[in-house]
Amino acid sequence: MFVQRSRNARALVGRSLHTTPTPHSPTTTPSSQSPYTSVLSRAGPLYEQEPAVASRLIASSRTKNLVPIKTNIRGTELLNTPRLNKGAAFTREERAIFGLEGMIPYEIHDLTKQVARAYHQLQKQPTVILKHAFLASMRDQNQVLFYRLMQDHLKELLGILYTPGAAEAVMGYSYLFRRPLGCFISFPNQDGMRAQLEAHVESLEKQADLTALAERADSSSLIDLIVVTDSEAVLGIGDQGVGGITISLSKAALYTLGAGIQPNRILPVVLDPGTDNHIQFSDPLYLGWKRGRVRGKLYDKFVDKFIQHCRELFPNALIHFEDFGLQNAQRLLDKYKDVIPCFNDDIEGTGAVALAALLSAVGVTKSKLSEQRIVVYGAGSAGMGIADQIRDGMMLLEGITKEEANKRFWCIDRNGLLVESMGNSLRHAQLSYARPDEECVGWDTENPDQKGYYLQDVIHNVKPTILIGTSTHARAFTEDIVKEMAKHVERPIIFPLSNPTALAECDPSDANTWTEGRALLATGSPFPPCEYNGKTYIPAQNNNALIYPGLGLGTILSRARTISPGMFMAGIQALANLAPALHDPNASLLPDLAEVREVSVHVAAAIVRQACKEGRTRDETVLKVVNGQLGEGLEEFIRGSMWDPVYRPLELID
Ligand SMILES: NC(=O)c1ccc[n+]([C@@H]2O[C@H](COP(=O)([O-])OP(=O)(O)OC[C@H]3O[C@@H](n4cnc5c(N)ncnc54)[C@H](O)[C@@H]3O)[C@@H](O)[C@H]2O)c1
Ligand SMILES: O=C(O)C[C@H](O)C(=O)O
Ligand SMILES: [Mn+2]
Repeated sequence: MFVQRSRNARALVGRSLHTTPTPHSPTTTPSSQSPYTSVLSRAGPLYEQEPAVASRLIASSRTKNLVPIKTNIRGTELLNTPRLNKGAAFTREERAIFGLEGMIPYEIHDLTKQVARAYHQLQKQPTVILKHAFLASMRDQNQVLFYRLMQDHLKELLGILYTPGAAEAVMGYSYLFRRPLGCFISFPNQDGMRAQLEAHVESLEKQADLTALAERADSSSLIDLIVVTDSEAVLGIGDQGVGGITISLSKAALYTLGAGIQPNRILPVVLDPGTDNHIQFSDPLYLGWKRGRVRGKLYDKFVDKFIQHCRELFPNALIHFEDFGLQNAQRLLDKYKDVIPCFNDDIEGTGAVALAALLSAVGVTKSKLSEQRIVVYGAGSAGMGIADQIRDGMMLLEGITKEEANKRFWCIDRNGLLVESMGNSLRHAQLSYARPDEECVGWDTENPDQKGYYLQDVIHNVKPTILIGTSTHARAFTEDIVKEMAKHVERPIIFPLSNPTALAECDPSDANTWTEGRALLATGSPFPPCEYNGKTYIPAQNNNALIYPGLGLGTILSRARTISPGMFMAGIQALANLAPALHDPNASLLPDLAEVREVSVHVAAAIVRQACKEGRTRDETVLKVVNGQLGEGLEEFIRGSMWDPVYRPLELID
């Protein structure tokens, strides 16, 4: 089912396909006049100067369990250093050496006992938001215990730490606030931005293994990954101001849980350019900058300053853009994607997972991707990211042209079906999907007086095989709509992807029942299995968390300068190849999110191999592994590079 592609074909897909001129795209302006020249000129030389030390540093975690961490932190300060704190698990010897006797009860409890106690405490928290707060405070007390607890109860606790639990925690941030975690870059303080970032580095350095630190070539290698949001479109709950730090923190934790990226090598950031959320704004307890959102040139300069400082301070780091608003997400991606290693998770991560799920769905229906009629409901960042990725899949895997591929989509936004006569009101990302108006002449319509065509009409007239929801419009896929779709297709493919749970376009159990168990389903947030006529169907959780950890790990290991379309496609195919539905047509279209760690090994390996094929890998050790020169398979190397939540011995040095 997965067609081997040529290098040339690969070079055509994904990002490089988006060549239509746009006022925002740096590719349309000569670099000498480009407003982004500063980024272009700085990114290059910094990369050139930097030694290829990545694998050595990552490899330092490979001897993870046995090699002591050397530190000069003692006593209460040690107990207050989450990276090093072991609580009741400090050994007798460590207690004596580090001056901890008298500060902890006598008994020594190992990690297993600590996890049991922590889980018990967590269970006592009556609500999701209090459970989330408990996890946040555990993360701030004892990093190993937090990650071990999460890992041992991953399926259950992901729903608290990540979607849907994170949504409540984001909204309630100013109420839940205790000790700040993460990095806060506020517009009015931007003159001190560099010093603020440096202060984070300093605090990370203090907690780091001092031997590894001394071996490091320079401070540039301290951070592998920056997860940054400006909090304007958090999940489906919109502008949440400074509370968005919680989404950066949750995504960062998923990188550690899902791909073993060392927690201290990730910088979770919220950019605070104000908020237009009046509920937050008028709340006396709101902790962010109390101004309406800064927009336009001032906003762009603020973001660019942040990117510049990150490039200078952490030239190795991959930048993950999360939950930026509709007006900025695609624009910022277009501005930076060909210049620095970065991606937008809502656009590209979501598109990648959706394409993987669709590849497995068309495997079940034994049809081609390019034969599908696809309705995308909610033509925003995620919706258009998904459309672009599917289109690239059609072109690359099945060899059709972009124009042919465009015709397979009907995209609907607030004003109805996107049609050409909408002209200037269409956003750049939507343009190529607008349908000719003539096509709709003679369409049956529920309401002949309305100005556009809405979901019911489109479903009735187009008879889609695939319906994707990224609208934040809860319950938009009604019984009528789903039944209408199911009249015309044997196995309707229906993906209500909006998060959190309450905003899903439909409950998969309803869709399963309305289609007599025929629908192939995927959701954004977790849902329980569906039952119909004694048959159980497992809806896939189509969340970008299934791919971004592996995508990040593969990119970091390769030290590729940018993420190429081919790297994306390799990761997508690796994920699709793990789909349970490949072996059982009634099984889930994607692997379970609880298996994300193993999924990430395969996704990262595919990305690393692809980066090597394209000559993008700048890490010598990784190159040797891929070329079989180190006697270790790539998957084995990747597994060995992943950080595990285990206590390492501590050694006091002066
Ligand atoms: N499953 C995943 O991995 C995943 C990833 C990213 C986003 N999402 C979810 O997708 C949703 C959208 O996220 P986004 O980042 O694209 O937001 P966005 O604001 O960029 O896009 C939402 C789009 O939906 C449109 N819309 C709103 N109401 C509508 C309606 N009634 N009818 C038709 N269109 C309507 C908006 O005009 C906008 O274009 C969110 O709920 C988010 O949680 C899911
Ligand atoms: O955060 C998630 O759960 C997925 C996605 O990035 C979203 O914004 O909904
Ligand atoms: Mn998101």
